[in-house]
Amino acid sequence: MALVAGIDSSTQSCKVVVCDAETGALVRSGSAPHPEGTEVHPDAWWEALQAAIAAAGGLDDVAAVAVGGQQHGMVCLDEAGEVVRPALLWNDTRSARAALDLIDELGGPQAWVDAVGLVPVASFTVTKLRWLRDHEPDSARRTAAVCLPHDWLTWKLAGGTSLDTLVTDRGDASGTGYWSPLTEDYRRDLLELGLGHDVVLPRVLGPAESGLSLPSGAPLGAGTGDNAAAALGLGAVSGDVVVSIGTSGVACAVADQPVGDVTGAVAGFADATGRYLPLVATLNAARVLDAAARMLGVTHAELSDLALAAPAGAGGMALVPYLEGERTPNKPEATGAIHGLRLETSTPAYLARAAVEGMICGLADAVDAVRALGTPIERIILVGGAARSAAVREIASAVLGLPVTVPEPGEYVARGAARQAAWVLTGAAEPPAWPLEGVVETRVDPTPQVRERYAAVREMTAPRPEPA
Ligand SMILES: Nc1ncnc2c1ncn2[C@@H]1O[C@H](COP(=O)(O)OP(=O)(O)O)[C@@H](O)[C@H]1O
Ligand SMILES: O=C(CO)[C@@H](O)[C@H](O)COP(=O)(O)O
Repeated sequence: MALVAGIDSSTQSCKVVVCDAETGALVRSGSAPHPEGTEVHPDAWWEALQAAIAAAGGLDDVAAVAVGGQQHGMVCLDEAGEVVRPALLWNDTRSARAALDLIDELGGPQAWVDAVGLVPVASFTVTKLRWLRDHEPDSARRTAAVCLPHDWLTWKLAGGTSLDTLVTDRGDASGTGYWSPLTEDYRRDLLELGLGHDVVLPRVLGPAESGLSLPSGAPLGAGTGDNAAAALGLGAVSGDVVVSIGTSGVACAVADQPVGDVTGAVAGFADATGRYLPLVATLNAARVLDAAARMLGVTHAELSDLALAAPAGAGGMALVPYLEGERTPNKPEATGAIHGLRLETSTPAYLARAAVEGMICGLADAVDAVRALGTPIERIILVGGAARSAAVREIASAVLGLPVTVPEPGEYVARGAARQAAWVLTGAAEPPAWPLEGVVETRVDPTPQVRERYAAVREMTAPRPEPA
């Protein structure tokens, strides 16, 4: 039995799965945490990867490996291949001003959609490069190559020698803001608009191509961004919308044609199979529930029980979840809010219900934005850490008004990377068929009143206070 390994270097942790290359059956796995913060030195990802590989029993017996990772993070390397400064992550909002400048300079949102299929917001790499140019010109000048978290880890696994050997894939490249899913090529003019000068960029490999290998000789796949990897790991097809509730909240769908959304809500990314992945991402997802559990002094399991003990609509209490500012809608300076507090509903159960409903309402807006582009939605596939919560599964079905399909709890980004590695081994036109196990459907009565209440209050939030 040939084994393949898939890696998910995500915001909060690094996960490694080792699977049977033919069937996708999970053989063993391991994980290790990442540090907190929206600015992280890539060495911390490398250390966590080593620990996760060890916890997964090593990679000596695997025939191929691929790396999935959090998208958009800015990794700058100097001529010698050393990291210039800690990476700015996808959820770092300091480049919000830079995003507005870039939109203006190219001629507005439509010009960006026509060029690269997205409208810049603080998450995208090109805006972080502009921030670097404006705020740390020495670091910008020293930058000789720019890559993404998964590109850097792939390169390090291969020994990390010459900058010319950096590789990436079209899925993650499409989240930079300087690679076009329309022409399948870099827009170096946009890279230069951001950073101020041209640099080495990773070579973009095809979905089943390998450009590098482990010292053992096992080929490394191109890897991809975590959302493209999740879609591959789930075997998502047309009609499926994948909703991921991890650090980010994501709604995305596999599409045969590239999409463009001039409102900027939907990013027209590429996927990991040669197709496209229209995607909406929010900054406030599983951590809203972490915060609610912390405020109530309960575990996630207790938070779920509490939320399910209160009635739908939480007695009119509505939580706006913009705890970290927000990316979609684009409100980097917003804060969260709780509306409709009353004496009789001021209980842990009502607050827990409002937290889950508010977080899901933010994602329901994301699903609506994907739907508004004409994407068919036949089922919702729910994944990410918070899909482990029964309250999340039930309330997602109620608020979205759709049945929610949840595969057995697992690491679907890492599984997608492993499936890509298996695809590298076969070299076939399509990836190997890996059946999904333990799929459970949750279907509860729709609660449209919850979204109506949320829509009435979601604009009412206070700005972030000035730093003291
Ligand atoms: N049972 C649960 N209920 C709600 N949230 C959970 C549960 N288990 C894990 N989480 C949350 O899921 C998040 C991690 O999810 P994950 O998809 O691994 O995130 P990421 O990929 O962004 O690192 C954490 O914020 C964690 O607290
Ligand atoms: O920015 C995006 C997508 O555009 C995020 O989805 C990141 O890719 C991080 O994902 P998680 O670590 O939350 O899975």
